[in-house]
Amino acid sequence: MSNLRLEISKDFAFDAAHYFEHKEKDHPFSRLHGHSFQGTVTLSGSPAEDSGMVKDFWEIDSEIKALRDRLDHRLLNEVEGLEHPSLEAVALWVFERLDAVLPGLVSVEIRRPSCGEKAVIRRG
Ligand SMILES: Nc1nc2c(c(=O)[nH]1)N=C([C@H](O)[C@H](O)COP(=O)(O)OP(=O)(O)OP(=O)(O)O)CN2
Ligand SMILES: [Zn+2]
Repeated sequence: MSNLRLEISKDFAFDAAHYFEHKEKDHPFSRLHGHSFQGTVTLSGSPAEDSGMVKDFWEIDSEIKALRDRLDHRLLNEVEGLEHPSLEAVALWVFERLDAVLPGLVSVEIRRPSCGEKAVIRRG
């Protein structure tokens, strides 16, 4: 059993607008537009003896909700730390903030399903 690794994941979703300043003026990506985003937060650890849980999903969810409120129905360019709001930047932004409050965090994945795109930040 010692070479096994247990991971638990929680999904979330948000809708947000953004634009890219680095694109030329008439490029579609430089114009304000929106996407539906999905995310997955993954923690690794051992289940506690008294609960059988690595971490209560309810507690994970409350940390995710606090961050989600800062992204959902926002203009991402106005969010501190997301001045260049690529999928990669959003994944890193979420990882850095959850890492401070969720011990055992191993990865954050942010997806844009309508485009078939995702960015994953993994520890290690
Ligand atoms: N490496 C990256 N490349 C691009 C990113 C990114 O975040 N990382 N982002 C974009 C733009 O956000 C662009 O809007 C994506 O557009 P597109 O793939 O054309 O998808 P739609 O606009 O059609 O998406 P809908 O959500 O279905 O409207 C480009 N490159
Ligand atoms: Zn976009």
